[in-house]
Amino acid sequence: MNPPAPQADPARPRLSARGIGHRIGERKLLHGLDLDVTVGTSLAVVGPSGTGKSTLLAILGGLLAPAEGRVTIDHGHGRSVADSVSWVLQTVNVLPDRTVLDNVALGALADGADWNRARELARPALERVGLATFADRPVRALSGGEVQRTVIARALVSTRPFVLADEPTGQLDAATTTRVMDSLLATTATRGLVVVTHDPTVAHRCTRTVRLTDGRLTHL
Ligand SMILES: Nc1ncnc2c1ncn2[C@@H]1O[C@H](COP(=O)(O)OP(=O)(O)OP(=O)(O)O)[C@@H](O)[C@H]1O
Repeated sequence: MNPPAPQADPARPRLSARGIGHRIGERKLLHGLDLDVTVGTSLAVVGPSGTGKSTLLAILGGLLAPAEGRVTIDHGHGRSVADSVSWVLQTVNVLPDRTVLDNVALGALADGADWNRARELARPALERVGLATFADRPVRALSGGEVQRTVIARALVSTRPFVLADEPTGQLDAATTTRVMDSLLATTATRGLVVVTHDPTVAHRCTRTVRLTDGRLTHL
């Protein structure tokens, strides 16, 4: 069971996908999907491998244009969908020769902070994901799970209203998964979170869960 959904607040930013259809080659991947996520809530997207969860996430955050339908943002203070989202992706975009601290600071830099302020904000985020002692290491010297946590910390320092995360705990052990999810869910006080996951313990902690099967969504 997911935790009880909070009362809907019409003034909070909301990311809305309507009638999303998409095909890859001859294969119709997504069939007229509707999906909403509001700041203050978290949404888990589950489903078998290869059903299109990552594709749906990319469409939701404006990385990929859908063949049909549209994604809009309500009460977004004039920001575009793409500018309202920070990403935690499977194909991580890190600067391998820069330090962990600098890679995390990039999240705040992208929001307009200067380097000093961005690094200041990055330190507590690193602590939250258990990487405080790794701050000065180059990212190329990290394990896969440590890189994953670096990318999560970068999303934590961002002030963009939505975090879209693709398998953010895929390379983490159970204790680290709990810690990272604590941090991501804590940000939903002021942000909306969408998590694509194969881990039922992660999905169960989110406000809502949807399952993508055969191109359609079931609300669980
Ligand atoms: N650029 C592409 N070119 C060709 N096929 C693609 C491309 N991107 C995705 N696909 C295919 O589209 C389908 C959906 O991929 P997607 O990554 O969205 O699935 P997923 O549900 O996130 O899978 P997983 O749980 O394994 O990560 C898969 O069969 C994948 O091979």
